[in-house]
Amino acid sequence: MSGRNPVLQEVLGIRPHLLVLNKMDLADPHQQSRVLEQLRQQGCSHVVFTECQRDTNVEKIVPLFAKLVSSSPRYHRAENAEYNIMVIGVPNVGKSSLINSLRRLHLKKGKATAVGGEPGVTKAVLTRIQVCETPLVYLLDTPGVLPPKLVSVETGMKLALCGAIRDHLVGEDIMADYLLYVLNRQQQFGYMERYGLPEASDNIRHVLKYVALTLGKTQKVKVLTGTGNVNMMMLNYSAAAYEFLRAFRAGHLGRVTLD
Ligand SMILES: Nc1nc2c(ncn2[C@@H]2O[C@H](COP(=O)(O)OP(=O)(O)OP(=O)(O)O)[C@@H](O)[C@H]2O)c(=O)[nH]1
Repeated sequence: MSGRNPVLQEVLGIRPHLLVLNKMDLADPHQQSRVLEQLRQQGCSHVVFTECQRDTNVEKIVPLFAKLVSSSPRYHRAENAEYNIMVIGVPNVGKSSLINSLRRLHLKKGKATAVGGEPGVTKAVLTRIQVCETPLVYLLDTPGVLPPKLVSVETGMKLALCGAIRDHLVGEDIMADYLLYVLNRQQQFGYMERYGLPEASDNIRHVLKYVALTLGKTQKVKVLTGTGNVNMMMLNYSAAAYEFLRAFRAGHLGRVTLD
């Protein structure tokens, strides 16, 4: 929901489109029916949950597209039986991974488009990439785009947690604090066991202390005293916040649906 772009919806609304909700392995499976119902109420009924690293459900995409296009009278051109499909979405959702996954499935071919863990890996619209032989399907990878104006701070936070906005632009410490708030609200207490906390806490500094201790994130700090400089070991809270976010994105803190 947070990643949907109303401008694109307006511009492309008339064309057949499919909403691919990727990284389903990281989302809470119990929330799928609620999400589908909410999307249906918004007029979006063609939705597929996928996991592109393991090609889960990716095989559903081409047949669904073929059906969607053939049932749209505007696209009845018998002489041209190839499909050109544009893949659009916020940065880092897995657009390039989806294209690579489709190629693996339908063409038994490897990577045609670069994948990265940071937003902004795809910088330009590449030439179209063939992903299927019958029917002949080409996809256009596009750089991830965010709506020009985010609806709320919370929407921005969710997108940042998903890696759609570069961490340093938001601040790892603030993102870690928001993440802890979400985990506690959803009663996802996996972080307690992972970092050895005796009980749940809504104090991010307290939690990050355990993260830093578990992962050995310390730094030497020079302290000036009256009798000379003393080197002290301090906990590195910034490194701990970064690790906390990384663990969440890898699914180590549980399967969480932010929206
Ligand atoms: N857990 C999980 N990770 C995924 C999945 N699909 C892609 N990824 C990872 O997500 C990261 C981003 O993937 P990309 O395919 O580069 O994403 P993109 O949308 O093309 O990114 P931009 O080019 O920045 O817009 C990579 O580290 C992928 O390995 C998935 O289904 N599950």
